Order: sequence, then structure tokens, then C-alpha cells
Amino acid sequence: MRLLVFGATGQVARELRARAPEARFLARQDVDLTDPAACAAAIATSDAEAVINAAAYTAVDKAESEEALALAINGAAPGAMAEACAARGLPFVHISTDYVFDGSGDAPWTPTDPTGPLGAYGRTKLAGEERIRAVGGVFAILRTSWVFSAHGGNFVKTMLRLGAERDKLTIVADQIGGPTEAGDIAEACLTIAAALAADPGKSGTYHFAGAPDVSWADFAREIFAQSGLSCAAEDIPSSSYPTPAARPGNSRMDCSATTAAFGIPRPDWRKGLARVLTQLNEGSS
Ligand SMILES: NC(=O)C1=CN([C@@H]2O[C@H](COP(=O)(O)OP(=O)(O)OC[C@H]3O[C@@H](n4cnc5c(N)ncnc54)[C@H](OP(=O)(O)O)[C@@H]3O)[C@@H](O)[C@H]2O)C=CC1
Ligand SMILES: Cc1cn([C@H]2C[C@H](O)[C@@H](COP(=O)(O)OP(=O)(O)O[C@H]3O[C@@H](C)C(=O)[C@@H](O)[C@H]3O)O2)c(=O)[nH]c1=O
Ligand SMILES: [Mg+2]
Repeated sequence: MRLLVFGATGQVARELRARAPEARFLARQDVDLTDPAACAAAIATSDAEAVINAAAYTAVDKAESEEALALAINGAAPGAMAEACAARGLPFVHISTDYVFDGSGDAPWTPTDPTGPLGAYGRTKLAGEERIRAVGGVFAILRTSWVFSAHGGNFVKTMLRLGAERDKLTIVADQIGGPTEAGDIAEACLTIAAALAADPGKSGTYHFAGAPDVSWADFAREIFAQSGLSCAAEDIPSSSYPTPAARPGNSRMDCSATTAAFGIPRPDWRKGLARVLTQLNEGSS
């Protein structure tokens, strides 16, 4: 299937490139997502059979002071992409986030649960979702969480850096979610694009996160254990780690509809972590 992908350098985009090298990947210099008309034109002039958006504004704390820019990239651009896809009947796969939820309770969020973002990044990602759903067409919004890979900036690479410098780190233990390897997300996007082309009736909003659900502190301990770093992770509450953006406490996501519709189970992130650490040791970062 001929694919057009927005994004080339990000965590998920790089994993898509590794799995679908023949696809067309649009980097920032090809199409800037602050220009919705350029996003639409790239689709209108393409011979692609499906479109994946793997680009976004992902700086959670910085978004608090740059919400207009984040909204252009995470809201207006995906809306323009969805319209251009719908005009041509092309399946559109878009990635969203657990940060659209308010983090209350401890039950896994289902795709139809009420949203309530706590910060600017989550608000702008929700705006993108809402524009895509309003357009309709053939689409899947895939909400994922806590993405890591050997490339780019992510929690695993932060912990490897800090864990090599320090004997002990204090890590929040009251935010619970599913770490997700970017390679697993790329695979899911490719499967979903093909499934949507075959059955447009599968259009909708879906969840995809690695299992099991853990705290960031649990995640850090597994990173230190698997990498052999002798650094302790001490549990702290979020209140002891103030950040510009508030993050959800409960980021657990119910992924059962994704498994039912597309046959994709929740991947074990501990295996994904092992693969990423191997890649990093081989020096492919
Ligand atoms: N990272 C995470 O933990 C999570 C991410 N997500 C979602 O998953 C998706 C993929 O995220 P991830 O791979 O981590 O993203 P990254 O932060 O690794 O990469 C973001 C990508 O978006 C591109 N981009 C940003 N601004 C623009 C712009 N103005 N014009 C063109 N391209 C732009 C970047 O290009 P450049 O390199 O030029 O800056 C980069 O390729 C996003 O939708 C994100 O919201 C969901 C849950 C968790
Ligand atoms: C470095 C560090 C972080 N933390 C905490 C802060 C935060 O609550 C948590 C994770 O920090 P990060 O800044 O890596 O995470 P953050 O950038 O908020 O990650 C989010 O990114 C966006 C794009 C998403 O969509 C989300 O799913 C999620 O992955 O760890 C500590 O408690 N101690 C530390 O030493
Ligand atoms: Mg971050």
C-alpha cells in the first residue's frame, strides 16, 4: 500500500521508516505543520492510498507558554489533513495521547470516556482529535502513551543519562500508565492503515499502550535493572516534582477495542525496552 507519512525524524516516524522504507516521509522542510494549506496540498497532490500523521508538538512543559503554536501543529494541521483525506476517500491514521484525560480515578480509560486535559499539550491534542472526528471520513485516532525508542528524547534516554551520573533519583510514583515502544506503535499504525482501507467501518478512536501499567518510578527501576545501572529510584508524589504542566495521575488505557477491531494486543513494554537497550548498545542512536 502506498503511504504518505507526516514526520520523518520523530520517534514513531523513524520506526515507520524502518518498517515501510518505500513510503513517502515528509520532514519539516517538506511540509511545515504550522501551514495547514501545505498539509492539505501534500495530500491532494499525492498518489498515496493512506496517510499517517506521526508529527506533532510534543514538548509538554514548553506548550504551557506556546499554546498557540502547539494548537496550530496539533489541532489545525491534523484537521486540514483529515479534510484532504476525506475529499479523496483516503484512510487517515493519527496518533494522540493519554494526556487528553484528566487522570482521575484508577480505572483504565476507554475510548468513549470523557476527556479533560490538564495542560496545554493535552488540550491541543484533543483539539486535533475533535477536528478529525468532526470531518468524519475514514480515520483512526490512536491514543498512545509514554513513548520510548532508541532515537530522540524520551524517559528511557533521560534515565540512562541521569542513572549513569547519580546513585539515586527521585521519581514520581503516583502517575500510572503504559510505556509504549515507538516500534510497536509504528507496527500498529501500518496494520490499522491497511485494515481501514479494507473496512472503512472500523473508523474511530482507539487506545494502544504497552503493558503492564506502571508508575514512572517502576519504569525507571526496570530501565536501571535491564541496563545494569546501579542507580536507585525512590518513589515521590507528583507534588514533590513540580513542573509547568500538570500530568494525569491515572493514564491507564483500556486497549481492548483495538485488539477486537485490528487483532493487535497490548505489547509487553519490557520486551520493547530490551530491544531498545540492545539498539542503543549497538550504537544506532
Ligand atoms: N512522545 C510521547 O511520549 C508520546 C507521543 N504521542 C504522540 O505520538 C506521536 C508521535 O510522537 P513522537 O514520535 O514521540 O514525536 P517526537 O517528539 O519524537 O517527534 C515529533 C515530530 O514532529 C515533527 N514536527 C514538530 N513540529 C513540526 C512542524 N511545525 N512541522 C513539521 N514537523 C513538525 C518533528 O520534526 P523535527 O524533528 O523537525 O522537529 C518530529 O519529526 C505524536 O502525535 C505525539 O503527540 C502520544 C503519547 C506519548
Ligand atoms: C527526569 C525526571 C522525571 N520525573 C517525572 C516527571 C514526569 O511526571 C515523568 C515523565 O517525565 P517526562 O518529561 O519524560 O514525560 P512527559 O514529557 O510528560 O511524557 C509525555 O509526553 C507526551 C508527549 C505524551 O503524550 C505522554 O504520553 C507522555 O509520554 O517523570 C521525575 O519524577 N524525576 C526525574 O528525575
Ligand atoms: Mg517529554
